[in-house]
Amino acid sequence: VSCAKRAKTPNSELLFLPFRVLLAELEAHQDAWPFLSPVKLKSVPGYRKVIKKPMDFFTIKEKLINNMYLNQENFIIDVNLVFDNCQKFNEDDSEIGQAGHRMKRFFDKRWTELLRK
Ligand SMILES: Cc1ncccc1N[C@@H](C)c1ccc2c(c1)OCCO2
Repeated sequence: VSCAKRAKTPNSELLFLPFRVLLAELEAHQDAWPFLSPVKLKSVPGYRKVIKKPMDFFTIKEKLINNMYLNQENFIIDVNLVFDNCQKFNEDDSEIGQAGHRMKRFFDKRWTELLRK
């Protein structure tokens, strides 16, 4: 007897729609370039040692698509991890450091707008 394939609960799709929209905006941002894909640990000396939990927008999108975020908190934690790692490894006045600060300001603004609605 084949059991009916459990349809993905629509509300979970709906619930996470704002995150997908917000993530798409982050990826489209002109300052997103350092954060679009995982840092290649072999090509950035010291990164593996200094940054305990690497994170990037592509990985977050994968987790979102695979329903690995059970609540809003875990999504926010990963997005903030991208920016915290950036501030930890890069000087504030470096190209990447500046991009990280601008991206964080953009995210914080959009996130509060999303929540306030
Ligand atoms: C976010 C981040 N923090 C610290 C180091 C790197 C990165 N990003 C990688 C993708 C990256 C960004 C820019 C690069 C690069 C790699 O390697 C070659 C030169 O330019």
